[in-house]
Amino acid sequence: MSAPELEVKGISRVFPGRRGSKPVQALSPTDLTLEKNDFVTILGPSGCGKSTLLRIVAGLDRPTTGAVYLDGKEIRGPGADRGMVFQSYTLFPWLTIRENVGFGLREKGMKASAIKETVDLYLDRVGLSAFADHWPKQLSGGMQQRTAIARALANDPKILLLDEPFGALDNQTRGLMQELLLGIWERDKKTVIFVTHDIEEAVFMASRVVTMSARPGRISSVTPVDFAHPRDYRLKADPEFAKLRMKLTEEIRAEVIAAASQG
Ligand SMILES: Nc1ncnc2c1ncn2[C@@H]1O[C@H](COP(=O)(O)OP(=O)(O)OP(=O)(O)O)[C@@H](O)[C@H]1O
Repeated sequence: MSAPELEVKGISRVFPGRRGSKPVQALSPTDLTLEKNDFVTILGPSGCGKSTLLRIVAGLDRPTTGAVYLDGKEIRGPGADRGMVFQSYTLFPWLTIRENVGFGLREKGMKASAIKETVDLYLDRVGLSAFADHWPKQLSGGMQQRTAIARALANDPKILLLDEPFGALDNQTRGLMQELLLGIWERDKKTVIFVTHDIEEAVFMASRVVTMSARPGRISSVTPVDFAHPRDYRLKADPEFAKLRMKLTEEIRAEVIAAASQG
């Protein structure tokens, strides 16, 4: 077995209480290991610490205990080796689509000709070559998220971290976006952590689905998803797919009920 690419070791997070209120334990000590090219989706009830976990891996937050290692090196802050895509559209409104995708490359000091080549490649991957010179506000939500994915991939991160990236999209667009991202992963490979509330999406995309318990969250199960690649929307009608979806629905349902009873 190859060495793990990402190791989450015993990380927990307690947020201090504000104005006399009690501190919030957002995450119980949590371990997670990802091999190179793993595609892990994370499911769990609202408030169980999924975003907190992802933000710590991204280096946007620090754990109260434990540490995260990328290729054996402790993560202490954000870095170009991790690309992040959020649910809300985070493009720079004053930059064109091309400039948004090339932003990180310019920051790195890459030559203009190399930036153009890389940006053209990723705009093509996400089907937005014809919109390179548009402004973000001229694009639909789905197109803006495709730009955000291209921007994250253009930096060639070791790990792609996605926090409910398709959560604000309508169902049809969401399904197409799932296939688009999975197609890119099948072709280029990448290590991915993808947080979602959508059980079908979690099963469709993943090599492994991780579920988290109600707050304070911890990992409650890891389910391998062995359906062959390339996958397309027809997989969602497969009886084995339905079985896995039902198993996870029952698990998450129990956690949501537990979370609701905590108030
Ligand atoms: N900066 C913060 N200060 C105080 N509490 C916080 C902070 N960030 C998150 N929390 C709390 O920590 C818990 C976990 O939050 P987190 O956003 O990680 O959950 P989540 O599983 O991603 O939720 P959702 O699915 O609703 O997005 C929540 O109770 C939240 O209110």
